[in-house]
Amino acid sequence: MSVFTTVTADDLQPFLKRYAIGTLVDLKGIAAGVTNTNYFVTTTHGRYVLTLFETLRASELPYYVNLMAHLAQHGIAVAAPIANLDDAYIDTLNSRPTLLVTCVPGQVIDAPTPGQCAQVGEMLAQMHRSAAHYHGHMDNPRGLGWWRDTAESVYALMPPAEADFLRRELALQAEADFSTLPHGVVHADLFRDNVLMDGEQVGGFIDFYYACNDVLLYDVAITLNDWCVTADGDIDAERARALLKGYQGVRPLSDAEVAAWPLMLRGAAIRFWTSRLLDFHKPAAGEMTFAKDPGHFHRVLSRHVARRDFWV
Ligand SMILES: Nc1ncnc2c1ncn2[C@@H]1O[C@H](COP(=O)(O)OP(=O)(O)OP(=O)(O)O)[C@@H](O)[C@H]1O
Ligand SMILES: N[C@@H](CCO)C(=O)O
Repeated sequence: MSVFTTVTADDLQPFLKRYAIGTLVDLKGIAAGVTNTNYFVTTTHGRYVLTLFETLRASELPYYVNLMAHLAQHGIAVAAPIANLDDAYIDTLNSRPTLLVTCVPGQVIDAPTPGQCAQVGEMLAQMHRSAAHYHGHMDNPRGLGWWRDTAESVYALMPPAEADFLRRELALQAEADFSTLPHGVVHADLFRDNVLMDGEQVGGFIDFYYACNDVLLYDVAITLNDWCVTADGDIDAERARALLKGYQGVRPLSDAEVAAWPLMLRGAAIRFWTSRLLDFHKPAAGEMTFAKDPGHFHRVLSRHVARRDFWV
């Protein structure tokens, strides 16, 4: 469930008076999502999504929210934040930092086609291009240092062979130098459940709360590792080629990026193997998230290690 903080029509009516989006017609809790409280809000002007942040504080939100606004202004398919009459995106409702965004069309797709992967690749590259002049900056809080610290905290709880494998992979990542690759703003969590597809088109990217400044190729690897994956953790070559073709139609990869690509795919898999291991073995007290299978990213990583053809 994902209504952690209940909002009633009586709560919302005075809140909406601080905006210029008409009066309340309908309010409906959204079942999907695991971190925040989300509602569909229909007003006399249209349909919006209301998010009450359950863990992020108001002071932490401007990087993400201003980024969404920046991307929307550049024509990227994202949910656009709505400003209140004080010209602020972040307001407060029921003691939670609150954001209203436009409702984007489409739905989450479990089994994407190569054509849909191509569209996601294209939109991702356009997002990278259009965020090049975004002024906010946030170092990646879940970079190599976080992977290592997280791995250290769970090694003892893992089968020894898996722990050794993860140790070796982290050592390889530590030796890599990605500092000269193109950097910029990355979504960093562009899984299928963070994109709404409107038929063959991208309806909108959502959930920018892991966005940060990092290597652009890392974002491509994270996206491919989820959009082009098969049930057993392998990568579907047809979907992978389509996603990369869509991406490179807008931002061709440099020779240095092509050379870094195999290791980048492995790093992107480690990022989610370690976060899932942590959620699985050490769920934070009172945490409201459902632990996802860490073994999936162990398999994705193992397949990448054995791979000889990388679709670029
Ligand atoms: N702007 C939007 N337009 C249409 N639907 C949206 C929008 N934002 C969110 N949704 C719907 O709400 C669902 C939950 O949103 P989201 O995944 O962002 O939840 P969360 O709990 O905030 O984040 P997460 O689950 O990643 O931790 C989405 O799957 C989608 O169906
Ligand atoms: N997309 C992540 C969860 C949210 O960060 C995962 O599937 O592990």
